[in-house]
Amino acid sequence: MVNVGVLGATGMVGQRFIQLLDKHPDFEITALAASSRSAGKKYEDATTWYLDDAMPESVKDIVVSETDPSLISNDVDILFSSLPTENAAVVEPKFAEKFIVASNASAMRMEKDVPLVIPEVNHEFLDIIEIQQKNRGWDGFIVTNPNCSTIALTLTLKPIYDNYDINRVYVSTMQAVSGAGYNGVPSMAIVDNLVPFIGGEEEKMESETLHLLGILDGLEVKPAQFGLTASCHRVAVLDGHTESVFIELDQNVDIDDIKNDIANFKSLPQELDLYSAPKSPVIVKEEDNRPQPRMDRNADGGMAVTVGRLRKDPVFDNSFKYVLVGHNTIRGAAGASILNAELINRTIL
Ligand SMILES: NC(=O)C1=CN([C@@H]2O[C@H](COP(=O)(O)OP(=O)(O)OC[C@H]3O[C@@H](n4cnc5c(N)ncnc54)[C@H](OP(=O)(O)O)[C@@H]3O)[C@@H](O)[C@H]2O)C=CC1
Ligand SMILES: N[C@@H](CC(=O)OP(=O)(O)O)C(=O)O
Repeated sequence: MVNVGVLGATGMVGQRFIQLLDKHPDFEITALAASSRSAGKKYEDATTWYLDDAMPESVKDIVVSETDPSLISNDVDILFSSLPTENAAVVEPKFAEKFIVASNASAMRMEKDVPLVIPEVNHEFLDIIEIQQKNRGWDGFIVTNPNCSTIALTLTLKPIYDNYDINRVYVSTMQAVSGAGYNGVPSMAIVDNLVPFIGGEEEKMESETLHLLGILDGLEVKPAQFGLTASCHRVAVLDGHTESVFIELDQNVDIDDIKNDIANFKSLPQELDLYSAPKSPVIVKEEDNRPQPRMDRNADGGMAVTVGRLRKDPVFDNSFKYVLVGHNTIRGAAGASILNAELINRTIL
């Protein structure tokens, strides 16, 4: 077993880490850290548990520490980070001096020597670790996963991008409240309402997606070259981000070919049969009323993205559109970091 810890363990994503790591065949939680508000308390006393499944017995008595590397035992190998971005920027590099940090925070994602990875899309970016350790003189390293909306979108774009020339992509999101954390959106702001702004989200979707679909030139990422514009909105859904996607290709499209490309998409995590890998990263639904967050967010344990309403655009040439749903705190956050760590554990450690 590999000993692992969670930084930001009491938060919304931290709780998902704990839920998904409970009974993991290769990883065992031995350390939990959060802010000074929680430090020194047993995890069950420090945490307002939000998930439907009960808090795992195995973590209840672990005493939460502050996010200081000297407080974490040297026999921990991997630290999953779900710290707020501003804390992650300061703390994650300190942990990476001696630990592997699988981070879900955005702080380090676009650093040149930090791999931003979705295992099904760009597992080869893990080669960047070598240059990170050399540049920074660290014994450990940091690997990051993308923003939650970006992960779901990019998993659906990858099989299209691999087979056709994309001219442009428009995406409009309807994002769950859990994406903003437990105290993120007041109920008075969201019940009976929609908020048409999520700070930084559009920029992250626009830059991270092209980066992920880019190529490694030496050890430098050259982003994909097509136009992508996003409009992001918060809706009164607890978990599960929905996205409406419009794509124009450089050529005429046979919508059935595209459907087959998406539905048959598989990659390294499926070949290696990694524990958290979904059988198919993207599930295609035929029903007119799918996907829906309540019905589709938990597809394959929340690790598969569901696409529906895939249809040719009747107005614009060479164009088609679809709707997707992905679980924002599983595939879009904790599950994504865990899959990265499983790939590292299998291929690097
Ligand atoms: N929610 C989502 O869908 C997604 C979230 N993310 C990212 O994951 C990270 C966590 O998000 P989320 O779980 O929603 O946030 P929460 O606010 O629910 O949790 C934040 C966690 O960080 C801890 N923390 C807060 N301040 C400090 C500090 N100064 N020092 C140390 N620890 C601190 C909190 O501890 P305490 O309880 O003690 O205050 C808590 O454990 C963020 O970077 C977010 O952007 C990424 C993708 C999706
Ligand atoms: N901003 C996302 C969640 C998030 O925290 O994203 P990021 O990991 O890029 O900071 C949402 O509100 O749904």
